[in-house]
Amino acid sequence: MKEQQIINAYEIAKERYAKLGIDTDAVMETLQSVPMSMHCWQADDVTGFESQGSLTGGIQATGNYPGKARNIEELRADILKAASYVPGKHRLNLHEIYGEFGGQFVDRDQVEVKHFEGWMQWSKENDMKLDFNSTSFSHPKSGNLSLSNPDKAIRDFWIEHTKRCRAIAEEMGKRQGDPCIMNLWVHDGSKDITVNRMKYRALLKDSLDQIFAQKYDHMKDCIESKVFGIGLESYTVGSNDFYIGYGVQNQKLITLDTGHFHPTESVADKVSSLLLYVPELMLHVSRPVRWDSDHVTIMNDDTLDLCKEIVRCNALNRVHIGLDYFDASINRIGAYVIGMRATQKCLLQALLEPLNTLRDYEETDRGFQRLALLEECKSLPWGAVWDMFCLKNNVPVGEEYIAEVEKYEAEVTSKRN
Ligand SMILES: C[C@H](O)[C@H](O)[C@@H](O)C(=O)CO
Ligand SMILES: [Mn+2]
Repeated sequence: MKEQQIINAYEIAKERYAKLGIDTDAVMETLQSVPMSMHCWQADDVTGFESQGSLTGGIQATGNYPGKARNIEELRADILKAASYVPGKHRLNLHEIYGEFGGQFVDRDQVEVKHFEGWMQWSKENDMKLDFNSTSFSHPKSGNLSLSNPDKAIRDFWIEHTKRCRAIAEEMGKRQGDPCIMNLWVHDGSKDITVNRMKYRALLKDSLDQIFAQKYDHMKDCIESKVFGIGLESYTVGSNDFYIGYGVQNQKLITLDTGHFHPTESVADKVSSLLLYVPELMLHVSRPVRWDSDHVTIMNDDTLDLCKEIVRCNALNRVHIGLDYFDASINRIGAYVIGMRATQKCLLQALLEPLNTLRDYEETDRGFQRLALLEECKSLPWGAVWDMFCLKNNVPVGEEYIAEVEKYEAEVTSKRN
């Protein structure tokens, strides 16, 4: 698209939105200030660099598209390439298994800050702040239970791992001058009926108490629930109720993964309730197709509703937006770009909503007018604002990134085997 065409279309959109009391320049500025935490695990199907074991813990990356990143250099290159097609400045969300272990097997209860020195350096060089995750899956001691395991040796192993991950996150936060958000998700559960639900939950609670006993100033803990995992269908120790209770009692951040609830449940509706009781939220924006399938995020009603709720709650400063999907069936760099841009498009539409007018209609009981304006908003020229935002950020406008991703595939990823 020609630059002048984008500018012309933007000017028309700007005028149209101004009639509704919306300042599109100010909206673009706000969008510019919202970082997303880009998950490192889309580039290599959640493999990491620890060992060549298979992916366990009730999650699965399906597909065998050629070109997955095979080492840290390739992963970093792919992440930077994908990020270069997304407007704005973003963060990188690392899992512990992506440490630099120098060709040695470093067990999870031995991991140290030094294994992430390279990432911290990289983060500084590329101006991409880090978030972090402990990793309970894909390990010989993962089994069905980690932090809730009645076997003391196994539970202690995972407690030590998670404590060390918090220390690493603290160091990341300190060095980058901005808190590192550390997510804790464990797969713990049971394939079949358990008659000991309370026992495992009590063990998980005790493990968390031990892990969080150490207070830090440069990292924030968030805890992620789930309905079920593959092979662990009957019971999940860290359920939604469990973590909400724990989070409220201990003022921890709650992670809402959009794939981790019953399919008809609205994740967007959880934002306002939780923000009344916990300090902040972390999001794992995903696309569950019938189950927690981790399809690439798109601009669908679920993502739009979620972003609108963040804006309507005036909570952009209390909700951290991360992505969490891993599709191995399509170009992985393209998958990053689609999901990240889709999330930003949803945020943009949320920011462009004429909220004052809508709220005025609601307060004066004008239900028809509220519904009519909500409907009309759907066809307002937000796309012209999006194109302008991309142009201003010097990233491909519209579908132009398809050819760019294809070029990188032809020159780089297709040469991997
Ligand atoms: C790899 C991630 O930690 C993982 O996807 C987790 O966040 C999750 O959502 C598990 O279903
Ligand atoms: Mn998740």
